Amino acid sequence: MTDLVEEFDLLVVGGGKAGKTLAMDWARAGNRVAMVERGMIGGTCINVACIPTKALVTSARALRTLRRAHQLGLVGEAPQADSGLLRAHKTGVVEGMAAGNLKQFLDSGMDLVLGQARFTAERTVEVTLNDGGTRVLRGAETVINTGTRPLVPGIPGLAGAGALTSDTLLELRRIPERLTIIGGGVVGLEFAHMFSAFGSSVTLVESGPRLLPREDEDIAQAVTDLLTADGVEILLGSPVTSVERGADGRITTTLANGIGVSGDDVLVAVGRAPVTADLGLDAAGVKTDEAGFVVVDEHLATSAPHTWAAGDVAGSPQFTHVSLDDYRILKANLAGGDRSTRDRLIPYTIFLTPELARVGLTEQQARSTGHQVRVAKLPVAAIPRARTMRETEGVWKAVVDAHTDRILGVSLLGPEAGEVATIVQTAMLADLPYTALRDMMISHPTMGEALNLLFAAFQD
Ligand SMILES: Cc1cc2nc3c(=O)[nH]c(=O)nc-3n(C[C@H](O)[C@H](O)[C@H](O)COP(=O)(O)OP(=O)(O)OC[C@H]3O[C@@H](n4cnc5c(N)ncnc54)[C@H](O)[C@@H]3O)c2cc1C
Ligand SMILES: NC(=O)c1ccc[n+]([C@@H]2O[C@H](COP(=O)([O-])OP(=O)(O)OC[C@H]3O[C@@H](n4cnc5c(N)ncnc54)[C@H](O)[C@@H]3O)[C@@H](O)[C@H]2O)c1
Repeated sequence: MTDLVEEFDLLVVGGGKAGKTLAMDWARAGNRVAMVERGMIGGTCINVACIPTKALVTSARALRTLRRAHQLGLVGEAPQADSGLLRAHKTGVVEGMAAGNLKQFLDSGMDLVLGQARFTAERTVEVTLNDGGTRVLRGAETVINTGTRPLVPGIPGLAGAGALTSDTLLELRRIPERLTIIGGGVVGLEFAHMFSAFGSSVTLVESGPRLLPREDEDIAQAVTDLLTADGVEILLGSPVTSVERGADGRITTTLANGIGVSGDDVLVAVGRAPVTADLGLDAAGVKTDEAGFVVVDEHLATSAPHTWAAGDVAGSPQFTHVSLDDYRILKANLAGGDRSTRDRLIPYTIFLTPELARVGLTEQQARSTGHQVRVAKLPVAAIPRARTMRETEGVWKAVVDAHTDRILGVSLLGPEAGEVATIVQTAMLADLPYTALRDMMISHPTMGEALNLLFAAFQD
């Protein structure tokens, strides 16, 4: 027997950041809303990405601080990382947030449908319910927000060797003695620094000629130096050609240049693939690109009428705050507005210790897009607050338009960099000249205060 089609004002397929926020909004406003989620209440970020990793970064940072306790006038036995306790800490944070999300979903009045969705026609999905059975749902408006998953490339031997992904490493029951990480992107760097603090001997293999190609060379070098000083071995410029687990259980990762790296575990962190393969998008009239990401226009509309996509799956930059901004765009456009994804000022923070935060253009990007620039640089060691914390590693860099005095971008490597970058982002959005931050009275001694120093430290 064919299931009855249930009609909704809004159907959200995949409960990621954009989709769940929109679903709650529309449901609270009295609309009929269905959100289909196959398992992760709250989405990727809360369950297997931002939140668990940042919970563990907190532990890694605490360990690093405690290891230099003597500098801070403290003595006593040094704590060690314990895999069981780390997992309990991480799981506690995740479960607390997922439970909070579930309550909000139910309180909003949405129909939360737990199961795997597959499109069978335009704006129509069949859901294989986790509890058994099926439902067929149709939305007058439909949003696809199914996210991404770790990409596992076809490197010979990789799958057979039991390589870990960011999802599975978070569930590991022991701290690897020797951890090989394939990929020197954001995931690779965050895990490398975290596990080196936990006591793993980490080797990071990156096929590109340097880490962080999106950053200026001097900033990428500062990050490389930071990791190297903390014992992470970094091998650049040669792709992995094969991975093999030996009889002794050790895994050898072989590079094109012949170097072999031996480890107990291998983390593959070479990017993320869209979750679209089993979604039946053809039946929905929704086009995807070669890699499988949903093709959207600047309004986040797909090729099918009244069908939208948001977050990672729509090819948006892969950050939770971008998915949240996609929600804002969808909310406006579904109400008849005309909001676009063009020219968004997108910040991000890479949670190393200390962290690297960026907003706006790098020096290289500013110059290559025709700006005449002035560049200011400040060593973190010159910042009073950093000295009181004895956390003096890092460098701050600002790029300003020489004609307009407007801030084009900052790259901040240092403690609390993510928070300080938000101040700069606010000034950029308000179109303030850099002198506003240079001359503003700021509490002493805070990290933010050093914006006075940074914007007085031009090199020309
Ligand atoms: C290790 C790691 C750390 C990260 N750290 C950060 C960070 O610190 N800050 C940051 O901004 N970003 C971070 N990110 C990126 C961030 O996690 C993603 O950009 C963000 O989660 C994308 O959200 P989304 O809205 O696209 O959807 P997602 O959160 O990916 O949600 C998609 C949902 O759809 C569900 N789904 C998929 N297919 C179906 C289906 N057929 N039927 C039903 N449900 C389905 C999934 O179960 C999932 O819950 C990190 C990523 C990783 C991998
Ligand atoms: N703090 C944060 O906001 C945060 C944290 C983690 C992840 N993320 C998001 O998740 C996304 C995915 O992260 P990611 O690190 O998986 O991908 P990525 O695209 O950032 O980096 C992948 C890296 O792997 C390298 N690589 C590819 N194939 C390789 C091979 N065969 N051998 C060796 N190196 C290879 C690439 O050159 C690249 O440097 C990020 O782009 C980011 O948007 C954000």
